[in-house]
Amino acid sequence: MAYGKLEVVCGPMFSGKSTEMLKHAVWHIHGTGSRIMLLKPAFDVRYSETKVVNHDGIGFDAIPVTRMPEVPADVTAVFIDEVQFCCAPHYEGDLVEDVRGLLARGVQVAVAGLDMDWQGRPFPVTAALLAMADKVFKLRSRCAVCGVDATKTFKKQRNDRRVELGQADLYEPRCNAHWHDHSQRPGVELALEI
Ligand SMILES: Nc1ncnc2c1ncn2[C@@H]1O[C@H](COP(=O)(O)OP(=O)(O)O)[C@@H](O)[C@H]1O
Ligand SMILES: Cc1cn([C@H]2C[C@H](O)[C@@H](COP(=O)(O)O)O2)c(=O)[nH]c1=O
Repeated sequence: MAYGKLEVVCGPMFSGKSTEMLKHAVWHIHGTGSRIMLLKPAFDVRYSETKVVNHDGIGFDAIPVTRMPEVPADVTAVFIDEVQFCCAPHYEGDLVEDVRGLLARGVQVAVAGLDMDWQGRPFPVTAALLAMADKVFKLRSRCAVCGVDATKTFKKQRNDRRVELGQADLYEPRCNAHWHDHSQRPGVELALEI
């Protein structure tokens, strides 16, 4: 059996990561009768506890997880949303090793997640999976200030929290020019949680 393929969908908030990953899940199932599993960190209860929901309100049933669940032998693909949160204290074990285990069994894995936090620092789980990926989809949004391509996420109320669930009330996509202006302003010294 061939080693499984790993796809990573990354980018800033509002770039369509969840939508892209859900599209891949639908394509995987269509016409093949394949069984898949769709996982999300239990910690992310922003839109729903048991669904992956995109910012347009489109949702698919998902298993909320705090660790990698048993993946039955007939499951051909595992999809994981908000993968940046699959680490301590929200996830037991090592997600990267769990993914390696699935790939070694020939299971396809596709994940979606933030590549960077609001300060432009890599999220370690996403960074590791990007290094291992067979295919990477680095998506862009539109800058909330000027409308050009946005690869960064701007936090409207600056604080010392790296992890803080939120939507458009707290975050917006920005291009490098408009995001960088903000990051250069003096602020609190940040204590990173993950
Ligand atoms: N402030 C915003 N900027 C850009 N897109 C937004 C915004 N608010 C909502 N959206 C919607 O978000 C959708 C992308 O949602 P989603 O797939 O959940 O993105 P991601 O997972 O990357 O955050 C876009 O199709 C767009 O309609
Ligand atoms: C940039 C950034 C985001 N978050 C949170 C905010 C949201 O709840 C999710 C990202 O959701 P999306 O599907 O990508 O829109 O992550 C955070 O905790 N820290 C950050 O730096």
